[in-house]
Amino acid sequence: MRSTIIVKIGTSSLTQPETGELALSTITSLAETLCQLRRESYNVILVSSGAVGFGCACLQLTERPKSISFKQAIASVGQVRLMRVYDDVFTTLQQPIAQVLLTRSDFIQRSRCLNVYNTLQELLSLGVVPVVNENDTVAVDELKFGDNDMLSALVASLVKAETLFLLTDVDSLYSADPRYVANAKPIPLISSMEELNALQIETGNSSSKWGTGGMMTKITAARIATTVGIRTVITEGCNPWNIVKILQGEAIGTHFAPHPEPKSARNHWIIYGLVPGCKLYLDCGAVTAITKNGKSLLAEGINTVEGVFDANDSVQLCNKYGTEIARGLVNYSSQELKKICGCCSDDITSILGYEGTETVIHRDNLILI
Ligand SMILES: Nc1ncnc2c1ncn2[C@@H]1O[C@H](COP(=O)(O)OP(=O)(O)O)[C@@H](O)[C@H]1O
Ligand SMILES: N[C@@H](CCC(=O)OP(=O)(O)O)C(=O)O
Repeated sequence: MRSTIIVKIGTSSLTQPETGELALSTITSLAETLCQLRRESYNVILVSSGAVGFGCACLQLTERPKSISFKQAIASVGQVRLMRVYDDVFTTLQQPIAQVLLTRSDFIQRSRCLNVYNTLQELLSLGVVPVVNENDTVAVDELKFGDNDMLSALVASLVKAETLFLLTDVDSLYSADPRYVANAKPIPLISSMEELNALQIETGNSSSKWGTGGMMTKITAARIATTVGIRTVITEGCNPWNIVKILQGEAIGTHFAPHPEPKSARNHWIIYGLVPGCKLYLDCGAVTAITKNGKSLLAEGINTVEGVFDANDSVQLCNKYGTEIARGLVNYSSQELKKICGCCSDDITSILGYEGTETVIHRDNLILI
């Protein structure tokens, strides 16, 4: 069976730093590299940013737009151009491609997530290279990825990729931002997340002129991917042939080793398919029952319900200080939970007027953080 490689390329690598015009030689070289990987029997998914950057170049805008609606409009202009360029280059190389635009919601609802999985699998078995981007034009603010690093990690987890490559405008992760810290040191290998924490890497808030998120979002993506056993590599986008060399064992860029005991895809989804902002605040008894005694969460242990969610959504569980202790799949919607929180399980039927389940989150659907 073919292994799957995910390659994410950022705006900073697809555009000229000063003008924002497209970096055609990088795009061509990237396409040649991905075709080579296909010949070497890999499945390949490209996660490409650039819609906003290309849209700005099309409309001769010299600054990245700030307001959401403006950015969404610009992205719809740029996405067409981006795909036209990819289609021209890949078609010349006789490699069919597909456009797949995703939103955060596609990963939150398990049924949609499975649809995305099935479509990607069909495309890969047809020998197509899917080109994935966030569907910027429809994504609402509170449900946005905002950056494609996170999107690429979730796609990699979904298809159980072998390696995730994050291509950017620096050749590796450094101890601090090399654009501002002259003696910043490159980091070739991160063996575990504990090691990463100990290194105390400085990322600041800085990204390149056209990029979003900077190194922080790439580290988060690496955390997500390595948790499910996917090796992650940060390397420079202007030299895509390095991907082939890295797969042949050369030590180029920063390698994040996969976790030796990866989480199952379902547990991973409970953690990362979460609806942002939906929280249950628990009393001390419930916190102890869950964290120390491995129990399910009952309605009587919930003090407060925050956010709007449906039954089967993934929510955060917090102690009374607001610290997250676990995540899990709820058996009730937020509307129902607001009526039954703090109540004894025996009273649920009379309060709701229909029979509900005894547990709010069953222990099998609960992951401690
Ligand atoms: N510790 C660090 N090591 C390397 N680069 C860093 C670090 N901290 C911040 N950066 C910045 O991150 C930028 C890359 O992020 P970004 O602009 O979002 O790229 P992309 O468009 O590829 O996603 C680099 O240009 C660099 O200045
Ligand atoms: N969906 C956006 C991606 C924004 C983004 O993540 O940019 P980058 O940090 O350059 O990868 C776009 O296509 O412009």
